[in-house]
Amino acid sequence: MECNQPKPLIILIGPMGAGKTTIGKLLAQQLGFTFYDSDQEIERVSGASISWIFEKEGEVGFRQRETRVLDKLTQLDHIVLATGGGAVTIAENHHFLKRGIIIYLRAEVDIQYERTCRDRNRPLLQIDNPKQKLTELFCKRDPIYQQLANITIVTGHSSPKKMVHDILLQLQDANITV
Ligand SMILES: Nc1ncnc2c1ncn2[C@@H]1O[C@H](COP(=O)(O)OP(=O)(O)OP(=O)(O)O)[C@@H](O)[C@H]1O
Ligand SMILES: O=C(O)C1=C[C@@H](O)[C@@H](O)[C@H](O)C1
Ligand SMILES: [Mg+2]
Repeated sequence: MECNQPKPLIILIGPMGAGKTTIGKLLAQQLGFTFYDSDQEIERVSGASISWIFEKEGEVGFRQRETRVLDKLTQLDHIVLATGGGAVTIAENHHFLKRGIIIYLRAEVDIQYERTCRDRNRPLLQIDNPKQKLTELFCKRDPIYQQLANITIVTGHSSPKKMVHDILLQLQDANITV
């Protein structure tokens, strides 16, 4: 018998500052799932910060570490997994992400900028014009996020709590049971 029911694994994708970590924690709490963040897991298993990895190994080294972590974490269930903003740029990762229900947290560049401009822990934004970089990344990645997502939630000025509520409603509307 074929089973179309996806396993209880929720995967959040979207750009830096979309709120994947913030919303992911709340959503996991609400569902009684365990929360994971691929960026935090990379730091934990490497024993090094993302900035350090980028500095020593470049983005290529970071992406290799990210792929290994995504393969491992997407084999779990009853978890909410917040992924790094660039996880979708590696084709091999798509196969891993599709093990779960993919939710795209979509945010306009101005909102991304507002939420990231004070942090120093996003190496790709440690440049003279981070807003231009966010725009470039959005143009390249938005079509990929959209293509992979089972549902898309726009994150504007709604509170994290309201966003979690909207996610649960949209899952229900799409007949996706978790
Ligand atoms: N809905 C929201 N309303 C207000 N502030 C928010 C919202 N979502 C996130 N934030 C704030 O924006 C900042 C960035 O959010 P967060 O770290 O969750 O984004 P992210 O998608 O995980 O980014 P990254 O890909 O860089 O890890 C945090 O300071 C967080 O408190
Ligand atoms: O958008 C990106 O490519 C990144 C986003 C962050 O979550 C980290 O994964 C890292 O800083 C790279
Ligand atoms: Mg995050």
